[in-house]
Amino acid sequence: MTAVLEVEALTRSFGGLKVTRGVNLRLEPGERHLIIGPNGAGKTTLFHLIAGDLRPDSGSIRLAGRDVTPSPTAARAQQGIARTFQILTLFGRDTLLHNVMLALMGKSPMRWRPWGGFGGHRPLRERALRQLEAVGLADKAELPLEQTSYGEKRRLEIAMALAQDPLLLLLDEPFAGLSAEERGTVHALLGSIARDITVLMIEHDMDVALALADRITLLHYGEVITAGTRQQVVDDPRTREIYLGH
Ligand SMILES: Nc1ncnc2c1ncn2[C@@H]1O[C@H](COP(=O)(O)OP(=O)(O)OP(=O)(O)O)[C@@H](O)[C@H]1O
Repeated sequence: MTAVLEVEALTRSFGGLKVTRGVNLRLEPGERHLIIGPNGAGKTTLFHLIAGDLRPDSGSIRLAGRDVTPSPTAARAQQGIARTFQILTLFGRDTLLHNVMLALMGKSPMRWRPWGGFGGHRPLRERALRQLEAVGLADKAELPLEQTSYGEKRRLEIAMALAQDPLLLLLDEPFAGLSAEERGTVHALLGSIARDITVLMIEHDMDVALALADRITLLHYGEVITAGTRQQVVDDPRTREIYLGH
């Protein structure tokens, strides 16, 4: 089977600091893969390299069999890589519905016509509503974003990434900053993502993230220390030593 993501011998330095050292990663279709590692391990840098925000010094990245190493971020997004939007870039005064419609437009052939407003975009509106429904926010569709809670914003970010109908969804710490209750909601939401979407997630909160992961990669100083099934990585003494601290 063709892997959805194949990262081979990826390296990246900042000045003299080697932040990504020969990283290999392979995600099968539908896999939920968790990246763990202490602060500064190079997790976010790896995401930037996969999404195209950073260029590797060497190595390659294949998406569904296609080499995307030279492709810029926008081209990779078109080919199926979605990241959760940084909420700060969203439109706070605009409604949740319009924010999702904008995310849908990012991938639709329809051009954004500011003078036309959203009026003529009924199919788009309906698709956006369905995305909001899928993350339990349909009843808040007409609320301005700034009137929603932190947990709701996180769910909106996920809805916007899913709206792009990705092959591969990159989630950078989806549980960060959430209350216990909100973590439960986001956990259920991530658990309900269709298996035709492959998920790569960075997460510090092992308690919530572990249950979602099929496979785990442990990074330390930019290197893959161990990788395998959830059980293999959790049982690996190196994981305890490096990550769990005992
Ligand atoms: N643009 C940059 N310029 C210089 N150094 C950088 C840059 N980006 C990251 N680094 C360094 O690379 C190392 C890895 O950073 P990265 O953010 O990828 O780690 P991380 O595993 O995501 O850490 P955290 O869990 O703290 O978010 C750190 O030492 C960081 O200071």
